[in-house]
Amino acid sequence: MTDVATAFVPGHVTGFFTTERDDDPTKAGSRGGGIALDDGVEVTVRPADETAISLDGVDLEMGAVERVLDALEATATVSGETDLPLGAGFGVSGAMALGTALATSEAFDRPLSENELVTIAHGAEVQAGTGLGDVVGQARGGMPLRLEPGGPQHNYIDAIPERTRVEYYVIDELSTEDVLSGDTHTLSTAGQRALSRVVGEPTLSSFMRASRQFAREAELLTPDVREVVMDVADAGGEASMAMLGETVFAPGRGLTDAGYDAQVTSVHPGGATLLE
Ligand SMILES: Nc1ncnc2c1ncn2[C@@H]1O[C@H](COP(=O)(O)OP(=O)(O)OP(=O)(O)O)[C@@H](O)[C@H]1O
Ligand SMILES: CC(C)(CO)[C@@H](O)C(=O)[O-]
Repeated sequence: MTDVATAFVPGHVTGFFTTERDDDPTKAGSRGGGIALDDGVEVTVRPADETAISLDGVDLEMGAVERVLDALEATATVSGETDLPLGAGFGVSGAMALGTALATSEAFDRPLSENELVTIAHGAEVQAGTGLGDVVGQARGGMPLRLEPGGPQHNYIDAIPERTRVEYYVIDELSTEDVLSGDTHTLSTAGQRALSRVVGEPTLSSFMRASRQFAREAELLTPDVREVVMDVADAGGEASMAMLGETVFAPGRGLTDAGYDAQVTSVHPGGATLLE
């Protein structure tokens, strides 16, 4: 047994999504499109007498991580380090769950494959109610298009073959649990429409257009996000809302050109990995 193991998981912003329910959490999830980001979470797992979870040194509860540890029969401290904010649409809980699965398998010598570990993290995130598609997007990297929902045994993922600098500007948090536990029919219809459009034209620019239309049609666009998105458009750029946060993301220099003090990252081309 290694004493300690660390995994890196990219952040993931979703532009549009559907919700697909199923009693089996490895089949439940979402269809949709997103961007994996170089800004991600480094998750370190250390065997311990009691389980404790922290993010940037602050202790917190995170249902998805607890479920992963239970599934792997591990008691450990899980510490995440990240530049990303929690609850703002970057899939931090998915990253913590997936990083915990990868690092726990290493630290506790669990004989499981990558797909099996992704399945455990995806199922844990779905059951915790904090995400539907972040984990499988983070396992793939790039600009994933999730054509079928669920974990790796059931889903079908393609991707937009582009890389770019990405800027983001966080206004506030939005609770993923609150949105997902409400009526998601309108949202899913809009998500399916957006996905079909981007499958027909798998480019960054069609992804941005479809994301904006989705945010409007799904009635998720907040007035503050709308204002920033319009400022970026006025400055000649493109932006949309990161699901599910009160956060704006833009490829290239969209937010900077519109005068916002934005964070800068890039499309992360690869998926989550163990670090040596
Ligand atoms: N101070 C906190 N603020 C927000 N969430 C917290 C906090 N402390 C613990 N949590 C837990 O962290 C998780 C946050 O999940 P949530 O899905 O909202 O955000 P996320 O994964 O960062 O982004 P996304 O919106 O992309 O899913 C939840 O399980 C929540 O209970
Ligand atoms: C539901 C969601 C938008 C939460 O971040 C994400 O998990 C997704 O795209 O399924």
